[in-house]
Amino acid sequence: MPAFAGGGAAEPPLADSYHALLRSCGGDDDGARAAVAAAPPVAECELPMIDVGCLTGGGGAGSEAERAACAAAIARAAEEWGFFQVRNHGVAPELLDAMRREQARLFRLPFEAKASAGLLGGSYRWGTPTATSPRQLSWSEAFHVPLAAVSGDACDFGGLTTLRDVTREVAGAMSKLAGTLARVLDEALRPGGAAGEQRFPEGCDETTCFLRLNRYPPCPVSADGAAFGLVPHTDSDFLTVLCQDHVGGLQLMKGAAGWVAVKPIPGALIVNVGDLFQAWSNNRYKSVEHKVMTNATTERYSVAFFLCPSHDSPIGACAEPSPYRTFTFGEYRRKVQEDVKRTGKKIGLPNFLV
Ligand SMILES: O=C(O)CCC(=O)C(=O)O
Ligand SMILES: [Fe+2]
Repeated sequence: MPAFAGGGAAEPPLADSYHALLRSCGGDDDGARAAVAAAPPVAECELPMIDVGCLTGGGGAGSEAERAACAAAIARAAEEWGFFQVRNHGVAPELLDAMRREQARLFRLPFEAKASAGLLGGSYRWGTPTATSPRQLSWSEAFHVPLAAVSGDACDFGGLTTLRDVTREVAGAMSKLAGTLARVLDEALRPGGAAGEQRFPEGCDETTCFLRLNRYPPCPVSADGAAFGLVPHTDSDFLTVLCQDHVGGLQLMKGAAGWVAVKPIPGALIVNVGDLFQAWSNNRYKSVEHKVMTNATTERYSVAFFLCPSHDSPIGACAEPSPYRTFTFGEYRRKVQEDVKRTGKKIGLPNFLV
């Protein structure tokens, strides 16, 4: 029995808190709402689908030639799309189903319980406290959980013991997958793609990464296009592994084609390159902007695993000269938070150009 069973309403007060903001179309942000609404209907795309069984052992150990072809497909997708999907990824479908169920139970806890300091390391977030215009507002709630917190015995799971076990297992399995893919992507950057001494992902381990449990409530103003589920952004990590449910809503920026919607494929996981890998690869791999659109009727869930190094890890480059100066992950995150607070928008890598 969860410690917070019974009691108040579960929904975060998005509608009440952002009522005025959603109706504001004037002021210094004229047309902001129209800017979200005016987005034309987008085409649905199928991301490159890569069977990674030969790397994860999910399809039996592949031959050397199979592994090389798989690695080449991964590197190509990271260059051309910044996004791809994987199957035979080694994260059991039953585990992902269990995660979805546990996530639904977690988000059904009363709002006060979710927002309490202790739950999941105090990692609950909702809406966008810094938003000054509709286009800066994310109509969603999330637990952005540092893995260091979930692995410790002191972590409060609100009495949801299955959630604890499932979260740890998902984090472990996604971490293994992310590590495998990151090493493959790094090897492809070496002259001739030669395997060698492991140098990546340096400084990333089970305690430095994050798991983000996302929920997108139905949005009553969705038909007006007045709010995003998650505002356009790039991820501030090396690599993200994402499991989305069947509802859909994720869109990514596909060069000149503009925004394209990612079709949910049952059982597949989505992988995307983050800012740190774009820096490490000297811009060869692309950290691509993505966003989540709201819908008026159906809640949506997703889980994202962020492959991150420790705060004091220097993010260098695979080869010199690099377009970026060396910075630490801590410095990068601080700058992102500062920019969002000051301007409502993340600037990201351009801050670190030499
Ligand atoms: O929910 C999704 O599909 C995307 C989530 C995402 O981009 C994030 O958490 O950074
Ligand atoms: Fe993201």
